[in-house]
Amino acid sequence: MIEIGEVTVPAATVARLPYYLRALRDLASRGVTTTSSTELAEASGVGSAQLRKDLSYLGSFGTRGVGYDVESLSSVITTALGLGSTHRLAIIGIGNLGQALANYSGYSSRGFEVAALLDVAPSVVGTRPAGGLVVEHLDALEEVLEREAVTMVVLATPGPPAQAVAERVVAAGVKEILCFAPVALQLPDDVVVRSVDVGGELQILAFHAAARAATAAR
Ligand SMILES: NC(=O)c1ccc[n+]([C@@H]2O[C@H](COP(=O)([O-])OP(=O)(O)OC[C@H]3O[C@@H](n4cnc5c(N)ncnc54)[C@H](O)[C@@H]3O)[C@@H](O)[C@H]2O)c1
Repeated sequence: MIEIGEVTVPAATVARLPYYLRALRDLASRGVTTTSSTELAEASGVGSAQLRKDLSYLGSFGTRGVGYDVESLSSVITTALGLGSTHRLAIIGIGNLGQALANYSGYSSRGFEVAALLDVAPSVVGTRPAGGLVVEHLDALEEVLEREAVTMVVLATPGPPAQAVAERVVAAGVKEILCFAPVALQLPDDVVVRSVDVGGELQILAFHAAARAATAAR
């Protein structure tokens, strides 16, 4: 369970809130002002009972027979997710993945701004992979995080240096880390790490494919 202001919300619900928000913003961009739980659930890729249960943790919304007001529900979820102000990100490790992440154009519409890029390779430090920011050396990590008021770090280094880099990030006061490196970071309990394991996700798909093939062969 995760505390959001006065309310306590299951972690699985928090993980679905960005999908509801994306669907609501999509509806708003198409001029839709009210939506039903069925429509919003479908656009978010969840069941409508699940959606109603998730939203019930944030308060009571929706009018029977009318549905949800798109703008006010967006605003409630935006606040719950702490997206009222822009989060400033540092990306560490500007290789193939780090460059792709630095070039991603979808941050600002979702409340994020890339404020710093860091690496150790002489061939990368000093370059401008995203056309704007210059990659700085990891030696200056603490100074850069403070100067740029960074609140979240995206770790895209290879696995071996990731733990040591993450420990420096945490010691510098940043407690939210998105980790692409294939390692289980060992960090204090108050640090929140979200790991993106593309290989692991593909292995889960492979498991389902194998299960489907086994069922078909029966
Ligand atoms: N490329 C992908 O599609 C992909 C997908 C999922 C996960 N990953 C993972 O993401 C990470 C990066 O992958 P990649 O393909 O970009 O690798 P890459 O080798 O292209 O880039 C890694 C970068 O990290 C830098 N680096 C190394 N040590 C560092 C340190 N101590 N501090 C800061 N920077 C450091 C390197 O100089 C390099 O620029 C890896 O852990 C990889 O397993 C990659």
